[in-house]
Amino acid sequence: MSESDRIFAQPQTQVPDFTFNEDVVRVFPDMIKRSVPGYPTIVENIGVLGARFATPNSVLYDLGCSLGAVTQALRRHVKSDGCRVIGVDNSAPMIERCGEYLRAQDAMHQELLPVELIEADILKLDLKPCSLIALNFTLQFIAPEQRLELLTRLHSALLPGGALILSEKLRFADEQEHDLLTDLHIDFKRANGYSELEIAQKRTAIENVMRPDTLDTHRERLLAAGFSKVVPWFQCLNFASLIALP
Ligand SMILES: C[S@@+](CC[C@H](N)C(=O)[O-])C[C@H]1O[C@@H](n2cnc3c(N)ncnc32)[C@H](O)[C@@H]1O
Ligand SMILES: O=C(O)C(=O)C[C@]1(C(=O)O)C=C[C@@H](O)C=C1
Repeated sequence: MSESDRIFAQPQTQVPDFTFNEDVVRVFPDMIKRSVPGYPTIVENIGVLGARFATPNSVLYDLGCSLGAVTQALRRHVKSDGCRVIGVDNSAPMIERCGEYLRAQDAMHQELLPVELIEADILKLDLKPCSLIALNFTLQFIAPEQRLELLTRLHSALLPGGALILSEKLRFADEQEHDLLTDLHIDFKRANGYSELEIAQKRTAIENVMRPDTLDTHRERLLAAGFSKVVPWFQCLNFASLIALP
């Protein structure tokens, strides 16, 4: 169903800001797998983490669900009675294609959790009490000045015993560490077949719309939002995932 990512393969006179439009949707599974080291491991294990934190009869949120990779993992792994997954994204083409992928999943598996998709801005979403919230590479696209307020609202919606899973590209305060991990990430992209031009144009496209924070900034902001504990559970190069407990 998905094509290979050639979006930045041709030279562009002016590289526009990156958006999750139809062109990106068509190649997204290939793009994210070749761009984010550890992505398949993170997605599969969010399903495993979900199974631990989900409480019976609760909602599990996948915020910025894109094509529903995390939603699918949660539907397969979580066995608690009465749970359902709500996937939310503000890109209409993402939500439309996500629905097609989920119907294909329904046709292949039995006993999956029920799922609902909502096309909405997560900053304006009316949140139900929930036992799991996944923000898998979504917070980095939210304006930095809106991140604390969003996380504070997410914390308020979480039920006791639940968790927020936050995956992000990281920046590093130490310049040498930052440069080494950035270079290794570029090596990862080269090893996955991206050309120097593709890598450079993608960097230009995302630099104004995707703003990574340091691990310390994430930790401090999560604690300021009300979370009691922040546990990093995965890092590959400059990409990491954290468990935040309410
Ligand atoms: C890198 S993708 C997330 C990948 C996805 N979670 C996965 O695991 O495959 C970021 C997604 O967040 C969505 N997004 C960005 N800002 C948003 C907002 N304010 N409200 C809802 N969705 C948003 C984008 O449309 C995009 O689909
Ligand atoms: O940092 C980069 O160079 C990326 O390509 C990362 C990233 C992400 O982390 O979401 C950016 C946009 C696409 O959604 C896929 C990957």
